[in-house]
Amino acid sequence: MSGSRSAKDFFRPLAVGAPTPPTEIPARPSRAIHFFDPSNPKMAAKIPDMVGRVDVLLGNLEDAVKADNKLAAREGLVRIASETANLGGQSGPTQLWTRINSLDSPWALDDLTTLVPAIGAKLDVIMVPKVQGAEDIHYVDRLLAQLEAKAGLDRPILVHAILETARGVANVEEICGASPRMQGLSLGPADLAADRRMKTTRVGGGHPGYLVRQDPNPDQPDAHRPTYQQDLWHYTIARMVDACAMHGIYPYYGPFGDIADVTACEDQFRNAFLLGCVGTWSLHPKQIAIANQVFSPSVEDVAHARRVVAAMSALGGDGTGAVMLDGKMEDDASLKQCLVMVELAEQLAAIDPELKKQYDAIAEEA
Ligand SMILES: CC(=O)SCCNC(=O)CCNC(=O)[C@H](O)C(C)(C)COP(=O)(O)OP(=O)(O)OC[C@H]1O[C@@H](n2cnc3c(N)ncnc32)[C@H](O)[C@@H]1OP(=O)(O)O
Ligand SMILES: CC(=O)C(=O)O
Ligand SMILES: [Mg+2]
Repeated sequence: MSGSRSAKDFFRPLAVGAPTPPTEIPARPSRAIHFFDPSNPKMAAKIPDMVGRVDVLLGNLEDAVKADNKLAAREGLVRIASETANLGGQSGPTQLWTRINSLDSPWALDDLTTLVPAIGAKLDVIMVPKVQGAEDIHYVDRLLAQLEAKAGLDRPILVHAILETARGVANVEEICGASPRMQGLSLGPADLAADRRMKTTRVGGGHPGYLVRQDPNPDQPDAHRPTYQQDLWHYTIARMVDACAMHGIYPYYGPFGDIADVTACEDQFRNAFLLGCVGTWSLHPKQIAIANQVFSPSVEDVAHARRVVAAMSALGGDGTGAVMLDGKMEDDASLKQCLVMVELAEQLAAIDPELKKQYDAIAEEA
């Protein structure tokens, strides 16, 4: 919770007439946050068909949109949100997010003052880039409350921060707790690498030079010594996951820029999924299927988790005790792990009929 607001004020609206901030952030499926440039006619034309096939569509206004196109992107997003059925709002199958320009840019203020009155009822989450500390979230929080009150909105728009500066990483816990609107965090590996003066030129993913080498064999000092590539982003993702879990919000991997390398993309996404992330970004239509597959628990994992839940229920149903299953000990703690898997599978099955079929088929076999 922010140090500057007392506990009794934390969940009060920040402007007279603004909707009450949420006390809990709903776990809405968001395996892929698919980025598109609303000023690009070819991309914009593909958006209506993507509704229902991707969990989140995000109209990007920041980096990757040319300065000359900033206004067209903002206006394009208003038009797409207004004209596209079943996109955004509480009940749609696909959430609508935007990434506004950074708060020190000439565009951020107009992004917010245009989007909230025009499409505030459809916008689920506003992603704020280059967040440095709680002060950035406080600024957006108050401004959103004023704009929501003026627009007569009855639902608060949530806020998502990109972690892409060293100061942002150092302040990650206070950023997550800066406002009840905070929905989650994404990793911004490109800007973060530049800000840290890391010596990489890639947008996310690993690097062949970041490795450990097997010790020499004293009997064969000249023998080949295998190397093992390490994950440059492990430390930052792990910090994000803990900070988000502590505040009841959601961590995401970010962009994987090597669009052609679908194998490494899948690996990087899977590392993030295993560590606790709920989703990732998709920059190109072909990354949507990778994200959907990786961030949905496998049918084998769900089947095993259900067996553990059933075995522990048979023990008395209060979650205590221990059982042996396939030679392995299961107890309260592994039951909780399995419940994470089963609950996620249920949430995803509710919005993804193909996945539901697969999870149901394995339940019938058991
Ligand atoms: C570090 C960061 O900040 S990351 C976040 C910011 N970056 C982004 O948002 C990038 C978004 N993605 C893109 O700009 C593009 O996908 C690029 C530039 C990477 C590649 O674009 P292209 O060279 O056009 O890719 P490609 O030729 O494979 O595209 C195939 C089709 O999919 C369309 N397409 C490509 N990306 C997208 C997208 N993100 N959403 C919708 N449609 C898309 C193309 O317009 C093209 O359409 P067409 O068949 O009608 O011609
Ligand atoms: C995600 C992003 O904005 C970055 O990597 O810089
Ligand atoms: Mg960035």
